Amino acid sequence: MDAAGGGELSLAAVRDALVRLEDSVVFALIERARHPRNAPAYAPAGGGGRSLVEFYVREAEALNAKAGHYQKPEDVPFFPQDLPSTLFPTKSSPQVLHPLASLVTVNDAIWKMYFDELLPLFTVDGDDGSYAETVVLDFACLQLLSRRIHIGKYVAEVKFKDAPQDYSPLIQAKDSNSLMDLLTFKAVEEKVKKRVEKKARTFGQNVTLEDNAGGSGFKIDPTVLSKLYDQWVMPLTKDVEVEYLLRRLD
Ligand SMILES: C=C(O[C@@H]1C=C(C(=O)O)C=C[C@H]1O)C(=O)O
Repeated sequence: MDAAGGGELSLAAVRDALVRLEDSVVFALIERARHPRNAPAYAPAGGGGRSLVEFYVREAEALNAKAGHYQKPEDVPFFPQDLPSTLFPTKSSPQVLHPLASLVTVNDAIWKMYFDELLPLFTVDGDDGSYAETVVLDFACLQLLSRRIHIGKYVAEVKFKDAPQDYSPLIQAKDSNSLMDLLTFKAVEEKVKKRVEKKARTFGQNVTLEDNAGGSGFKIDPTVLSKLYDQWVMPLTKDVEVEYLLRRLD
């Protein structure tokens, strides 16, 4: 992660990385929203009864792995089974997290959330036949959401380092609920929700040269962004934080 790459890992630096990723998430969803739902891309079809989207993500992840992806703790594949090794030399980043960080993944929950809950909220019913384009855009959305959520590992590490005396007894007691309470910052969450909604409103405007051409609607409903973060992205980030912390003293 950028915030962990060079200098000191700090909560401010990790939060900064999360804020910058919001821009990418908003733009990726805007791109996907240009197409309707395109249900045939998600129905079991070709080889092995897999859907086009599953076929595409598996193949894309295999290619990514050969190029050297999935070495970093926040870079987590959706289909980790049988991924090929990298074909090129990679430079290992400094290990700032506990080695068991690589075991923490909530990608199954992200996959389910994306297809069952989120897609119907921001795409219109319909079928424009652009299935290949659609699954490429889905993969971009999924990767960004996964990266954002798994950066929770770094958030947890910083919080632990800042207050080991508070976290250690809860970790030893395996008290997930109290860990969740301790790492939750409601005021920060409120700001995140407001900011992503504002970003969707800003980035999703139809920009014209006429001065009075407002009100032509947004490319994505801004409230979908605050709902996405409120109901899924932040809770899953916190699940990652708890899962990481539970292994932190092993
Ligand atoms: C990521 C953090 O941990 C929690 C999760 C948040 C999020 O996912 O944006 C925000 C605040 C915290 O409740 C943080 O403290 O920054």
